[in-house]
Amino acid sequence: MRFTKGHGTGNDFVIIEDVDGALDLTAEQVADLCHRRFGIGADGVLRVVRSAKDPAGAGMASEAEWFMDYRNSDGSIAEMCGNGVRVFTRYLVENGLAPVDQKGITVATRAGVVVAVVEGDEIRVRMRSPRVYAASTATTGPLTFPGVAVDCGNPHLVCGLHDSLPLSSLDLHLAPGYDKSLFASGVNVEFVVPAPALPETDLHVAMRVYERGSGETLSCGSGALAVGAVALRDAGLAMGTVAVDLPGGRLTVTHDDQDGWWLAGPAVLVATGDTL
Ligand SMILES: N[C@@H](CCC[C@H](N)C(=O)O)C(=O)O
Repeated sequence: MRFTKGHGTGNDFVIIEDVDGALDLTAEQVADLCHRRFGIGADGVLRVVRSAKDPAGAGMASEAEWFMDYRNSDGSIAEMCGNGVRVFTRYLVENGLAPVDQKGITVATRAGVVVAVVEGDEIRVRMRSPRVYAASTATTGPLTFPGVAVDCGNPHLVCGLHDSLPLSSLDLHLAPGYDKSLFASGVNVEFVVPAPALPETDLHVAMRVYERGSGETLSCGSGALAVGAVALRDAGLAMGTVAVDLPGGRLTVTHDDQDGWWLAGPAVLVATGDTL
């Protein structure tokens, strides 16, 4: 099987082109591809398929030619992957499957159609609007963190750190505990601290994330969107830009005056090859 490897701020993906939807990619195959010792290694798989050729994408085929079939590294399916959309778009453009278009390239996802704009090394995506909807908590070992649930198409729980606890002190080898009655399908958990002000953005935060189905990753685009939405809300800002620092680099989240929610950052392809 031909593959490409890419990443967005260290959130890495194996990309499989399957334009006509001929491939029956099983959860086991995905987990094998993503294994960091016995496979290629990645946080997830992006299958590139024509929307019309996939049952989950067919309803969006009139709006978006391409469907991003995203899978977590454990083989589970997720509705949205913000970094995935950015890397998926880079793949489309680099492989001549979509022209660079000032108005943006539409991409169908299980959470609906998003629009990606290529700007040199950066790709920014107009995401589905995040919905901040309930208070909850996460636990790591003996520690409990108050948080807030955010729906970005996929589920998130954004938690602030208390008592000046450094992000680096968190043990995210194991999945944080969460309220299974609120998050029946699991949740991605973000831990956030304030960061020093920057001249170019309204707010600046740093975060780590434990992703449903993938474990701790170096970056999570939809997680950054959730964190940005909570940061703007907590600061009482209806609009603005939030710089979100992750272990793998910086993403920015902007809520603009058209009520658009934008996620921006670098997206690169690093290798191609064939599985044996
Ligand atoms: N890393 C992604 C999110 C991937 C899906 C997530 N693990 C889930 O199960 O919802 C991103 O960049 O958004």
